[in-house]
Formats: sequence, C-alpha cells, structure tokens
Amino acid sequence: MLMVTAELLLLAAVAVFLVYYLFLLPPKYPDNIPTIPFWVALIPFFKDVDQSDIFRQYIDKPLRTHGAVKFFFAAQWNILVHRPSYIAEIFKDEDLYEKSGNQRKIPHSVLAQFLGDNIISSHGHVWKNYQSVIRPGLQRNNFEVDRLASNADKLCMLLGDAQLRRGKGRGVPVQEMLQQYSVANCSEVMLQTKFDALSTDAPINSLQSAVKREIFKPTFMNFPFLDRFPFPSRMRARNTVNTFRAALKEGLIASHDASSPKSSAPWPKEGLGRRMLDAHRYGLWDDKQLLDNLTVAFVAGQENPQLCMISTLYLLAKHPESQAKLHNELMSTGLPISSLAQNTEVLSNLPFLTSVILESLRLFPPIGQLINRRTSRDAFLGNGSIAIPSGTYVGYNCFSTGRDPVAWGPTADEFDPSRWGTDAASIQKQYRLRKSKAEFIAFHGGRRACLGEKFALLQMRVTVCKLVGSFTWGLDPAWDERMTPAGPFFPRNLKVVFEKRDSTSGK
Ligand code: HEM
Repeated sequence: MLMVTAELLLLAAVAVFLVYYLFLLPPKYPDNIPTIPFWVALIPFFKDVDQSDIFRQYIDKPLRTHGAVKFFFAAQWNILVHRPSYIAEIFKDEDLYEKSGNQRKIPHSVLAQFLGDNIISSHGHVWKNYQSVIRPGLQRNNFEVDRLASNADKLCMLLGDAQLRRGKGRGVPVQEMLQQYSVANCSEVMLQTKFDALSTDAPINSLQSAVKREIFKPTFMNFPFLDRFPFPSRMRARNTVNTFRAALKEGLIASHDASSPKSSAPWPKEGLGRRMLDAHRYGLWDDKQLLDNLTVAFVAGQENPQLCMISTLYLLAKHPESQAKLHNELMSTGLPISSLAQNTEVLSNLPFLTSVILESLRLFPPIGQLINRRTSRDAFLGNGSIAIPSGTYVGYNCFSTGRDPVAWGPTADEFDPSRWGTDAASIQKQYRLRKSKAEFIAFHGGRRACLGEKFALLQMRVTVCKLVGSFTWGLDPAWDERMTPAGPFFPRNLKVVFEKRDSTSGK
C-alpha cells in the first residue's frame, strides 16, 4: 500500500514537473524584458475580476517600462508588445513577424475549426489570393448608407420600446440589441445577405449567441490543447460551429440566387458577398476557403463594430456634455437627422462626431490584445535591443498602446475628444500621423491593417448620429460599473437609461 502511494506521489511529481517545464517555465530569451507570472492569465478562472484591475496591478508597469514583456497566453509563452516604435517595426516587416493564426498555432482547436485559414490569419500568397477577392468588396465607395440609416432607425425603436418596458429610470441592457443591429448591418450591407437579424426571433441571432457561448469558454481559450479530447462540451461546440458556418453559406447563396425570395433586395454587383461566391464558382476558392473567409468576414464585420458601439454608448453616458455638443453639431448642419444620417459627405466632415468615435476606439479598441504573429527567423526588436528567437509568437496590447502616456500625455486615460483637433482637416492629419507612428493601433497598421475601417467608421457615424438625434442617455445608477473579466475589453452587461429627445429638436 505504502509502495503504491509512493509511486503515485512520484508520478504526480513528474507530471507537475513536466507541465511546468513544457508550459509554465518562461523562455530564456529575450533575457532583457520582464516576465508576467503565468498565473496572471489564470486569475479570471478563480475570481470574478474586472480585467482593467488585472492590467493595472500586474501588467501595466512592466509593459510600459520595458515596451514589451514575456506573457503567458493560450497555454504558451509569447512576447507582448506595447511601445509604439516597436509596433511600427513589426508592422513594417510582415515577412519577419509573419501572420500565424489559430489554424497554425492550435490547428486541432475548435477556434481553428470555426475560422479556419482566412484573410486575417493567413500569410504570403494565400493571403494575396484572399485579399484580391475581399479588398475591393470592402473598400468600395458606395455602401448603402440608406440601409444603414434605416437599420439605425429600427435600433432606436428597439431601444425606445425596451426603455418603455423597463420603466422610467431603469436601465436597458444594450448588448443584445447592438449585436442584432451590427449583424444586420454586416450581413446586409457588407455581405448582401438577408438574415432579418433585427427581428428578435431570427435564427441567426440564437445561432450567433450559441456559437459565442460554446467557443469562448475560458478553460478552452486558456488551454486549447484540451480541445484534442472528445469532451461532450467540445463535441457540442464543434457541431454548433458547423451549423453556424453552414447557415452563413446557405444565407449567402439564397440571397444571391435569383429564384430565392431573399434575392429580391437590390444588392450591388461589386458587393463582397457576390465576389466571394464568384471566387468559389470560378475555382479560385474551394469550399473550405469560402466558408473560412465568409465566417471571418462575418465575425470581424459585426463583432468589432458592436463592441465599439457598446464602448461609445458607455463613454457618452458618462459624458452628457459631449452628447450635448454632438447634438449641437448635428443641428448646426441645418439638415434634419433623417437626411443627415444618409449624407456621407456631411457626416464625415463633422469634427466632433469623428473625434468622439476615434477617442472611443483609442480608449477601448475592440481588439484589445492580439497575438497572431510568429517570427520567421531570429529577430532584433527595438533596433537590436530585444533579441527574439525564431518561432516565437509576438502580439500587441492595443489597449495599453492607445493609452501610452509618452504618446498621449498625462491625460492618456481620460476621454477627451478635443485631443484630436477642432476641424476635419486637422483631425484627419492627426489620425494619419498617430497611425503611422503606431500610437493609435485600433485598426492595426502596415500592409495588414484592417480592410473594414472605412465601413466601420461610416457605420459608427450613422449610428451615433441617429442615437444622439433620438435620445439623451446616462448610466443606470444600479449598474455595476465593471469591464469584462477576460477577452475583448468593454463595459460588462452595460445598462443605459434612455430618454427620448423632444421631437421638435431635429428628428
Ligand atoms: C471598429 C471596427 C473594427 C476594428 C476595431 C477592427 C480591427 C481590426 C484589426 C485590429 C485588424 C488586424 C488584425 C490582425 O492584426 O490580425 C483587422 C483586420 C481586418 N479587418 Fe477589421 N476591424 C473592424 C471592423 C471591420 C469590419 C466591419 C470588417 C468587415 C468585414 C473588417 C474586416 C477586416 C479584415 C478583412 C481584416 C484583415 C486584413 C488583412 O489582414 O489583410 N474589420 N481589423
């Protein structure tokens, strides 16, 4: 009996040592930047935390002082970079710091099955192929702004009705409605696909929620090797992912098939949905490539704007003076909100509207942290000061870079739209400069910068214009003001109290 216990103890000790050695022991190189202890990544497992607290307590100081740290994430060690000049270096050398997404990093994972090999995570000639199809569809100049505006009207109606149901002074939970709205915009205007997402019982909404629930489980996000085992929850996740991908493809085909009732909408020929279907039909993409790129366009195209909307609502709720200033700016155009929201030219030139959106993206970049590049050979970051061995994963912390006091001054953590400038031309100049110096990296930069930026900014302008034209709003005093515990960084379960604006004030 005693022997068996001793053997078991020995085995357990060997197992612990192996786990430590294989996963938890930080790499020796680079040897001149600090290591964030591995257990910091695991805190949200054991405690209900606000990730801004974790960041401030354990990551902020070493990251800012040294510009980069060794950081444990997704069961491996990575280099997490903060300093703008380092990030600019990474953006410039896409072959050295090459994209290497989940399909290469954790190919057996549910996440890799979900998004596959796509335009965001691929590299080299595969990326060039995907980009040749996707870029023109995303960067056209004639997005259907009337459709965006009519969706924004429906959103305002949903929010107004929800407020009536909640009763005066009681906050409305906004996330679900913003999800429906951003799915509607992305599917209809980006992908020319009709899912009727703004009706609450549309199947796409429950599928979307199911996929998020199944995929983003902290245990499997932190230890993706567990996806190798056929746990019932992972089998369920794999089925949900397959159903979701199939539904996207089915919707895309039905909306473009002349014999389908869904094709009745006047979709433009050069739209992304049509281009993807043609790439498949003419043999440039196989089935999997169509599904992978369709899924990633759908996810990136609706999730990021959705998070940006939540954070913007939050910031404006905390700053009623900015809501008033925005309203004055909209009114100063002399146009009723209904036509202003469809006037891309006028909207793009409203300085305060642009500044508010940029300031929200600076403080709460929807992709707060991303580690999806891998050194293709030994690298020397910071003009040789940080030696990174070949094959190391490197990523950015946009949240921290956007708040860098060296770049943004002592008020870096504060919401101050005026920092962007006072007229459209100076704001544009400042925006370009900040991006080129990698001080503003919400859309990242270089050759691999976001292709949906133009659409995202247009959508945000229309949304804020309609919301400010319809309501004033504040935080629900009973809402627990906290950020998400892990993953994308935004106000958790935000609840807002809306008040309808006087209809004579512009709507
Ligand atoms: C506020 C909204 C958005 C933000 C903050 C955002 C942010 C980003 C970021 C940070 C990247 C770089 C990812 C990386 O380095 O791996 C990226 C890439 C990309 N985004 Fe966005 N995005 C937004 C909206 C959109 C929309 C609406 C679309 C439309 C489908 C889109 C499509 C893409 C694509 C296709 C890429 C890959 C570009 C490439 O590698 O060639 N994004 N986005």
